[in-house]
Amino acid sequence: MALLTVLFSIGVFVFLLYAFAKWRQQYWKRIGVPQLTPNIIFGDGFLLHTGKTSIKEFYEDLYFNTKARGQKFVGIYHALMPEIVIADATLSKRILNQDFEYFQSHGMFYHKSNILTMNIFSLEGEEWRGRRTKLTPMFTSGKMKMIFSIITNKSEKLLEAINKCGTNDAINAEDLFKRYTTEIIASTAFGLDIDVLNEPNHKFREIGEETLKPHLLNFALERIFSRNFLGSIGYQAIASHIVEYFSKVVKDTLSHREANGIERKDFLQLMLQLKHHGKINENDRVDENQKIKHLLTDNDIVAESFFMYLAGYETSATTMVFALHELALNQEIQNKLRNEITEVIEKHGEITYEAVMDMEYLDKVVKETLRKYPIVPVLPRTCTKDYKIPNTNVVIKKGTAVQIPCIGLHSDPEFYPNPKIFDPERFSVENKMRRPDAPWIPFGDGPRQCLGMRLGLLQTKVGIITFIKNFHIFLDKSMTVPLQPQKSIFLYHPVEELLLRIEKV
Ligand code: HEM
Repeated sequence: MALLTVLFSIGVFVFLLYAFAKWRQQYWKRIGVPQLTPNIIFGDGFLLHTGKTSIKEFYEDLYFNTKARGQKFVGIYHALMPEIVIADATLSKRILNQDFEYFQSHGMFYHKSNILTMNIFSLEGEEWRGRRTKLTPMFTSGKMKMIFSIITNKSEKLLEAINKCGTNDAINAEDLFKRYTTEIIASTAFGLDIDVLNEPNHKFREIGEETLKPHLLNFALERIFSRNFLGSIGYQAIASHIVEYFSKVVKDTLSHREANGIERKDFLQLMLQLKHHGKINENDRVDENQKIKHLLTDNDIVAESFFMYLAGYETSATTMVFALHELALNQEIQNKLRNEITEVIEKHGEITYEAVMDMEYLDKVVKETLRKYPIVPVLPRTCTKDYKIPNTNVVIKKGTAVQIPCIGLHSDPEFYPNPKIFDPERFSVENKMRRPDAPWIPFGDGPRQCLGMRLGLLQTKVGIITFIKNFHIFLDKSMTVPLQPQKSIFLYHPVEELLLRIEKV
């Protein structure tokens, strides 16, 4: 009898759970949003969450299938969690720009008990606005000129490392690029001059790579529970040894500089100014009369240095990988680019900031690379205020996750004919004028647009110049064409590392 009661209770529990899941997975239908046929356990994300498809393919397919049905958006579920995916350029633009006040959040977990999570990307509302206002002056073109010598210094080391590899064997360009960008970010954001280009297993790099590994369980927990609840029960989004390592690195450097009055031309120095004076003025000197109340704390600086590393090293390294892959496949484009690089450097006498800015064809090559391969293939937003989708009766409720598939918009033939073809001339002045509405959003758009775009573009361009100026590059025979996207990660990244054959120019 007791056994029967237990079995009956389990049966009732399972039935209720099933009924709840079914009801929950009808949410979009109930509010008039087209939806798919979700799986009771995984929702619509079965292929994504089981690592059978990449994030790039998942959102690209959603974009094109929705558009093919004549719809502008579709409601999906990750298990029981609803998310709306936008498949329309005009609506995407509105959400990112004009109607930003309804979509101010990236929907990331942050809590003051997890200091590394208190970074600009995750913060919301007034906290985010205040941080963004303070950090924005760190990324002006003037500041890029200030740190340019660090970038060229690292590019010289990159060249030495390529030369060391020699021309007999295939070289792993991806690994070299990751080491190059790690050195740049370590130097500019942490004040650390580490030698990752010669010492690949440096602890800074190992810990950084560990941080970037996706943790699906964390992702699920952060989607299901509120951040205040998770924070209050001591949830740690990032392992404690990672937090300790980065905190120590930054705080040691800060106190060394403060104690010895050391000043250096880097982001850490600019954040020190924000710590003491709350403001960076146009000449990088502190304007004593304009002190503002909320100064950056040491913990804020740790969080921002850490985020610059997360945001800045792999994104740029992967952009260089995609660019060199295309340049190796398209020898005509490669030669044209090399001619431009040689001519412009001759004109300026050496690689200067101004010389890089003068390289118009290089700019087109990088733009086309990021069009075809947006490293962040889908832009996340969370609705922060109920939003009625224009010309419909659909209301997106506060708290709902919204995704803008940049990858779909960038590969849509309506905006970019023959989207699979790599053609830098899409970004010539005339062609841009011919299609003013074509979306190009690899750095996002609107008030939340990537703050480090100038730095990302600069280190990418200098990395490409270093290779193309000095070497003819070819794909190693072992490489698969076209590149296949890696699964089970949040970024668009190729499965295979880029192996190149090189010949000195
Ligand atoms: C090619 C390289 C890069 C790419 C493709 C890239 C892409 C992006 C994207 C797509 C976003 C989200 C934008 C949105 O939601 O609308 C973002 C945000 C951000 N990125 Fe980058 N990024 C790159 C390099 C960098 C670098 C080098 C830094 C700084 C060191 C950086 C700092 C940031 C910051 C601070 C944000 C958050 C902005 C905010 O929420 O207010 N990024 N990036």
